[in-house]
Amino acid sequence: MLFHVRMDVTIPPGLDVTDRVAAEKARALELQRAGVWVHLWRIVGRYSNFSVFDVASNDELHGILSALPLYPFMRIEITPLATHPSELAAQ
Ligand SMILES: O=C(O)C[C@H]1C=CC(=O)O1
Repeated sequence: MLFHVRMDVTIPPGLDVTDRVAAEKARALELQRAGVWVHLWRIVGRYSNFSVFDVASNDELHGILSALPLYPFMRIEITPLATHPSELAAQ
């Protein structure tokens, strides 16, 4: 199942999150190498990203996102994706 995910990160002023950001990057790379986090794009001008996750269930996605090191500082919006009948790959 594919999910479009937007993550907006807000770090409280003065909080040192250097280690947390490094851990987040390591986990993001791990999930990308595993084929779970299939797209990761920076939203220009924001500490935000558009991502696509390929997971087996809503519960799996929730588990992955809620375990991210930066999760306590994220606002997350999720959109489930379905195949579009006009997509070239669907012909
Ligand atoms: O930078 C972000 O958008 C937040 C988060 C997502 C991947 C990562 O390394 O950090």
